[in-house]
Amino acid sequence: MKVTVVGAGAVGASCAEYIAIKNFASEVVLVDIKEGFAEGKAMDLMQCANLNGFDTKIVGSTNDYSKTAGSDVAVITSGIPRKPGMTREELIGINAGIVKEVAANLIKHSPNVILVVVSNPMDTMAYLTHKATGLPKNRIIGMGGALDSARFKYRLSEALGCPASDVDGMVIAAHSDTGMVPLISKATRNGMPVSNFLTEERMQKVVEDTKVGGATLTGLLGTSAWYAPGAAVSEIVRAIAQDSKKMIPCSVMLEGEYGQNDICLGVPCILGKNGIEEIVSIELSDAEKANIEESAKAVRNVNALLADAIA
Ligand SMILES: NC(=O)c1ccc[n+]([C@@H]2O[C@H](COP(=O)([O-])OP(=O)(O)OC[C@H]3O[C@@H](n4cnc5c(N)ncnc54)[C@H](O)[C@@H]3O)[C@@H](O)[C@H]2O)c1
Ligand SMILES: O=C(O)C[C@H](O)C(=O)O
Repeated sequence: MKVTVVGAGAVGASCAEYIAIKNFASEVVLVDIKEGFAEGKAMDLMQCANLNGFDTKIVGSTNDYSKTAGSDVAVITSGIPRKPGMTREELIGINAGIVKEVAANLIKHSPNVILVVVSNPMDTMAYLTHKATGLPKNRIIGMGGALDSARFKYRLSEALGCPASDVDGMVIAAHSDTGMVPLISKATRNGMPVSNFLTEERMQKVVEDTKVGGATLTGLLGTSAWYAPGAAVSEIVRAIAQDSKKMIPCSVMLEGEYGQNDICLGVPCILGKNGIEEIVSIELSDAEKANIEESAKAVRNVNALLADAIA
């Protein structure tokens, strides 16, 4: 499998590193607009091959998309990250133009590519990618839920005092500070509801800490996070490469699912060689349904700002 990662910054490089270390791709092409930057990152990563025991070839390119030709999957991380105190939504003005141009370049050289959209505000960037490219919905995957769910499991393991491998849980809806819906009612520790172990108050704290996971890290780091985002992308790409049929929440164009239309929002998806192979419908409480509705409303308000980019 050939994978392109556009944007060789913090998230793009982390993503390339995890894909290489997991050793399922034959080639990763890193692309960046900054002269020599992607080539430098690729060379540095390739010097880890012997140390970390991977055979994936990593090459860099300064905005030359001919090197990306024939990619099976392309990850879009190009664009600016937020700074402390900002929301992801504030990035739309700069990132919309970048994402639109990058998606067009990718498709020109790899007409069958599956796109994984990472740049923020991610749900709106995935929506823009649909409108701008017209690709079928199985080939545009917004990455947010995979990361938010990993953060949810981290917060659950912290509250339970157990390893993250003991817990399971999922976050759906928007990848935003207020719009995430961590499904605490369905979270488990080795198959048992976490409510067996945690008070209502502690569970609510897990939910709130999860929702501001990205903002918390941005406050600490001065820019947004990259290790877990890179790892989360690599899991999506691996599920496609290995046709694993793994269920991962992804932001996908909805056509009636979860009561929503004409919006990209995080929902549980089965991933395989065709990208999004199925949207899984799950039973939700009235409160969870109301939260999804609120979340969708906020994403629609941001999508409305795309008028120029879509025209
Ligand atoms: N969806 C998620 O879960 C998630 C997680 C983390 C970060 N993000 C988002 O990912 C984006 C990247 O974050 P980062 O921390 O890697 O930022 P970064 O600044 O470290 O890297 C971004 C890179 O994109 C490059 N770039 C800009 N315009 C380009 C273009 N037209 N073509 C090619 N490359 C271009 C820049 O030169 C830079 O190297 C941000 O928008 C951030 O908000 C999303
Ligand atoms: O928080 C951000 O702005 C980056 C990313 O969406 C994240 O959740 O880490």
